[in-house]
Amino acid sequence: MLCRRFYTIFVRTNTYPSIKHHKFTTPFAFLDVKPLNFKPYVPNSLTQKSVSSICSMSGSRRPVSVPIPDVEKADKLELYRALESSLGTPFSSQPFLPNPSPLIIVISGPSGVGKDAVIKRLRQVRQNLHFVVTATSRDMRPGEIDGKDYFFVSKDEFLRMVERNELLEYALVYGDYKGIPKQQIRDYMAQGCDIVLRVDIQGAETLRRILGNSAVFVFLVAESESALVQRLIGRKTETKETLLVRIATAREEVKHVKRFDYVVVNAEGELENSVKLVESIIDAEKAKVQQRRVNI
Ligand SMILES: Nc1ncnc2c1ncn2[C@@H]1O[C@H](COP(=O)(O)OP(=O)(O)OP(=O)(O)O)[C@@H](O)[C@H]1O
Repeated sequence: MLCRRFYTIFVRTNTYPSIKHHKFTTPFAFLDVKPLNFKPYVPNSLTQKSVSSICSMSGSRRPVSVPIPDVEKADKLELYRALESSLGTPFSSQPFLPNPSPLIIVISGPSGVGKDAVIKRLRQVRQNLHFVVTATSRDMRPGEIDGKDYFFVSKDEFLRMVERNELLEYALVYGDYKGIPKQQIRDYMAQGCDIVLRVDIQGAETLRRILGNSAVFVFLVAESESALVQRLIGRKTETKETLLVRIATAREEVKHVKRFDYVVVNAEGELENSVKLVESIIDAEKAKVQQRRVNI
């Protein structure tokens, strides 16, 4: 009876667009797995000690009487085995669904909003995450490590990488080239890692054109313009001229939020919450029925 009710509910509540097109021949049809010779056969009562089950014999199915012990008294394994033989095939330990696909997460937002801070913390708290190291033609600064902060290459070498189509996206920033190596993404995704890309708003727009909906785009924003300005001042890395440029640019950039999938407010003193929200976004993406498929 319970089975029948479950089955009926499934058919009647077939309202999710993603599973609507499936023909519900069995309760598990939308999972695309074979549910143990399932047939909408329901015993008269689940409390009876013996039920008719289905088994294959010489290609024909016929009911076989299998004693099922009382649920309250039975040993777990005994009950499991009885249910198994009653249904006619062993219970499968195979996962119902394949592992979720690795993701590309693009994190962007105005200067000073906290992109580096969020990503740094995210890398500390989350496994299987690869932050892509960008290639650049600029000179290495004291304290920087090749392969960790950037891949430092000459201008000629960078242009050869462009010619060989080795970069997902690249840009000339204040006279220096910066680009995202494709192979690094492929290698880490092949190992099952999610990929994090940190780009400015223009970079995010370019990546959206290249990757479409195959990547997840997260826009980081401060709680207000005033908070963003205070954060930039507090960082003590800017001159008054660059402060003005960055703030004026940020005013324009927040208008681009519409083209992103998610927005995360990185409020003052709430870095941990922002990181948790980014983690929740990743988790929700992993639970999607229609997974994003990256092809680069
Ligand atoms: N939630 C927060 N609360 C308070 N301070 C924060 C928060 N998030 C980041 N910060 C601080 O704000 C400053 C700017 O952050 P960060 O350098 O990560 O920004 P960014 O977006 O990477 O900037 P840019 O694009 O200019 O490199 C840093 O000093 C950082 O420690």
